[in-house]
Amino acid sequence: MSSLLRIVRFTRELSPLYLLIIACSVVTAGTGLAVPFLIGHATDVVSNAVGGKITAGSATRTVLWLAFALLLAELANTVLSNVGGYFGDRMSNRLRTILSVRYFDKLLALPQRWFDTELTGTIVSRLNRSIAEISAFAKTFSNAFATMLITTFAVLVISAYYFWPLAVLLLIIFPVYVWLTALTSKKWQRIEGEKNEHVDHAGGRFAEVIGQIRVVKSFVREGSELSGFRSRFEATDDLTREQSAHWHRMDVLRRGVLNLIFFVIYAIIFVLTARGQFSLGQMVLLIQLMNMARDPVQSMSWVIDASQRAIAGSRDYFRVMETPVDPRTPHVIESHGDSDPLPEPVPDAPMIAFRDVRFAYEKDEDVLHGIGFDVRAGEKVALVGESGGGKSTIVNLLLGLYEARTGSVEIAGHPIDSLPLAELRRDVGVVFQDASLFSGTIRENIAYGRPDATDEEIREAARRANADRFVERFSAGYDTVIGERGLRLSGGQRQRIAVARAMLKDAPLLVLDEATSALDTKAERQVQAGLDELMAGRTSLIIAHRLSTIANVDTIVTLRDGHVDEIGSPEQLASSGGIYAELLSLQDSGRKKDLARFGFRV
Ligand SMILES: Nc1ncnc2c1ncn2[C@@H]1O[C@H](COP(=O)(O)OP(=O)(O)OP(=O)(O)O)[C@@H](O)[C@H]1O
Repeated sequence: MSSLLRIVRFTRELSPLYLLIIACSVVTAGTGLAVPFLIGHATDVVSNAVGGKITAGSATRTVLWLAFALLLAELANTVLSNVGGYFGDRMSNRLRTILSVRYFDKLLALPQRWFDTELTGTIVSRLNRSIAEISAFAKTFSNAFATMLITTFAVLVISAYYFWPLAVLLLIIFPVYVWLTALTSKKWQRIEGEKNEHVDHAGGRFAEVIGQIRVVKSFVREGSELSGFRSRFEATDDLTREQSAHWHRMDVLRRGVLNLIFFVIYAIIFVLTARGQFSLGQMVLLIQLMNMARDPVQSMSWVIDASQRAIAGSRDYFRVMETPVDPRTPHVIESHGDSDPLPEPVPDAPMIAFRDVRFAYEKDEDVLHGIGFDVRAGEKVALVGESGGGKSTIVNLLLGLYEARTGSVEIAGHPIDSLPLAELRRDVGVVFQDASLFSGTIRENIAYGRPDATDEEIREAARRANADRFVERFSAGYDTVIGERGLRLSGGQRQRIAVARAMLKDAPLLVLDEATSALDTKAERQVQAGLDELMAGRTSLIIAHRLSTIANVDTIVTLRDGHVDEIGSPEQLASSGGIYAELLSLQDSGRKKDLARFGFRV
């Protein structure tokens, strides 16, 4: 239950709605309770008339007034329960929105490392499932059960007034129910957890398969993907069967106990009426009140079922919400205040400095073994090394996506872990290896880093990235929708849009992670001209895949097995006998295969 109370505390802004729902429930319960009193009173009036204590005429008048009051009570009950239902629906929708937005906000702030181990589809599936279960329970509870609970409480008080043992018997039902539920709750929760795991995994794989449908089709893996998906759901079927059998067994037990207690209650009422302790009207009143209490008690089993799901959902929800985030990351809702500006550069400090940096993605498996190099302001530095040698990892550290295990990464003389990350990233223009575009239009993609850019600025960025001609050939031009991850564009076109995006951002620090890797020689030359223009006067770190690109840089840093092998100008390294010289000789001898080892194209 504490998980559910936590949801209420977590969504304090909904307090007015929560209070409105409770108020509606109290009034609805009140109008509902008026009904047995009116019928009980009418029964007494009729019985007095039959017994000759009052005249038929006066009984008729009273009974008609009572019938009219009954109509009003029923009407008020109908209206108020619907008003409560409306607020209940609104609350559940608002709850869904608030929980979803906070979840997304949290995800955006989670460290990159967290995403390395989670599948996108699993995250989405978990979000949908847990929030749907929480809001479904909130709706169920507010729409009917709150009224029923209040009614039951009122019935308890009224029964205690008429004959206290009735109230005691009613009271016994609750601990018995709670005890019987607690007996099975652990097992239920375990099965629910296992089911959720299967559903989330299936969701994760589902999203991956659909996202890479071309690969699936070309390797003819539809059958095995489908059977993997099916087996996850069949496993949940088995678990559901087990859970359902268990639940129904327990329900028979719960209802058996319930029926037994109500049997005793009814018997007491009938016997006491027969002995003259209650009038006929009081008997009718008490029987109706007991029936009113019986409804919520009986429906407790499905409320318990829904609440168990909501509890499991809120546990999953808070497990993500409790994941620690780096306080320097931009966290929009639970903002850590306005981001501090970047501090003034330390005089004479290099723009970028890696100082004996060791780094591991997995514990104890170092990928970088003491990397050290400087990039001075305005300098163009290329990283060269074998595939898997750690070039992209260096970029990841530079963007503050991961933290060095030992050593430090410094920007303008300041350790990166002391800098406001959002401000730092605003100052870096990046073109990633895989272009990384979004669904939407070309215009939106180019303006992603500067949504306020004018049409003219967007076109200018596209022109400089050599993207303008192909964009203008599309009938919708810059409004062309490019599909998920830009899949409706060719690899080279995607790359040019990504270059245009970095151009428009116009950041002082530029990172090109194989920015032109998908282009043919001609297009590459054209984009390279734009990149050269962009790099002019800017500090640039380039992971290049063509020797022609590297030839224009100021400094080359070669990497071998996570170590810096050599640092120098292209001229110095050409004759040093290291990796760069090796690359040059491979190119001269036309050994494309060996060049590919370095991710190079001739
Ligand atoms: N998110 C990650 N989790 C675990 N290991 C990773 C992760 N990313 C990269 N690695 C590992 O780190 C090493 C360096 O990878 P990195 O991507 O930095 O190499 P690279 O030099 O950029 O390679 P390439 O030229 O092929 O892109 C590789 O062994 C890779 O398997």
